[in-house]
Amino acid sequence: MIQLTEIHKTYKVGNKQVEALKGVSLNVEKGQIFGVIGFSGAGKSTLLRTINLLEKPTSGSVVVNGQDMLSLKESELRQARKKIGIIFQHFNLLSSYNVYDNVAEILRMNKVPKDVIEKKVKDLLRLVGLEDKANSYPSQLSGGQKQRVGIARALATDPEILLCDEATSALDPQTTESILDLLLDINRKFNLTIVLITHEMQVIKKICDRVAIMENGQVIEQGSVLDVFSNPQQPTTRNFIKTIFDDEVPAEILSNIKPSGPAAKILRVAFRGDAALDPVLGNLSARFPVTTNLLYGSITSIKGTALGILLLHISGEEKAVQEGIEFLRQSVYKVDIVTREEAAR
Ligand SMILES: Nc1ncnc2c1ncn2[C@@H]1O[C@H](COP(=O)(O)OP(=O)(O)OP(=O)(O)O)[C@@H](O)[C@H]1O
Repeated sequence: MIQLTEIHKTYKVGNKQVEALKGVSLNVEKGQIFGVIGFSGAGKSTLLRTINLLEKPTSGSVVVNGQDMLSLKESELRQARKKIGIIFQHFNLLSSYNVYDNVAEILRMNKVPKDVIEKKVKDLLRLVGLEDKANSYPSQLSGGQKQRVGIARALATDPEILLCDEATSALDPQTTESILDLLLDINRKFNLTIVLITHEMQVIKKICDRVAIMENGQVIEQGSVLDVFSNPQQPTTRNFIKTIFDDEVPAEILSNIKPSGPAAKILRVAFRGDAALDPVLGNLSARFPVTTNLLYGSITSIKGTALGILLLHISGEEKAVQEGIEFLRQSVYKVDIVTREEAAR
């Protein structure tokens, strides 16, 4: 649906050059919710805006729905942009227009007949839960309600893609949840492809299928949210995950592990909620002469799928430990052998 390949973007500021994007490549499938996370200045906004060419890349290719966006004429680009809605952190509503007109405006500009506009706006306001606010002005709305208007307006042209530029960053946690529920709802109802940028891992965890982590103008890691959460590779990714899912083992617990032979290992075991873990651990000790010790356990929900992380100390004869680890690998989502330092990081 969206293919960004080797995108570079350099801004000129006076006689200085700022390299905002340094060769970013991404692939977003139809119907996916794709999240891009990174600290301030990582290049997220610039990247998001290259999708509808609000930012023109310095080099690289942008293909949306099979169309090479950079080769389009101005009028073709206008048409292509109708299929790409966008919502913003600060909502960007027209303050002198009421809710109805904020949504209707784009349809009027596109010369849609009045009766069609009326039905469409009514349907959209119902969809976002604002039927009773059609005559209110933005200043009379809460942040969450303003973003609902933003979403209704973005959906007015029946886009296939919705870009979300820090859409929940100005909202409190509870309102954020309700806006994310709405995004999930429209993604499912319309098979709408959503690309969102955020600095909150909570947002990624709740609604995204895939995630790219950006740092310093580059994507440093990407994959399915479940994979990235269960086995983060980069320190920055781990730091983001830690904000909602801390798998650090207190040093005193680690120092209490008795030296128990050269074969002893610390395992990081990731399991999905649908895999029953109790029988696995029971079978492990029943079938192999190993001793296991649970150091840490945590469970979180990733878009409705439970993901558990355990740190397990396993000891015994070398052969038994190896076979036990193999058995675990076949039974759970992922098993990694970690050092004490890694377990405590
Ligand atoms: N129009 C511009 N002119 C010059 N430099 C820019 C421009 N837009 C962005 N930059 C620079 O490009 C880099 C990436 O900025 P960008 O806004 O894409 O990051 P971001 O990850 O979205 O950050 P934030 O979360 O703070 O919005 C930054 O160093 C920024 O200062």
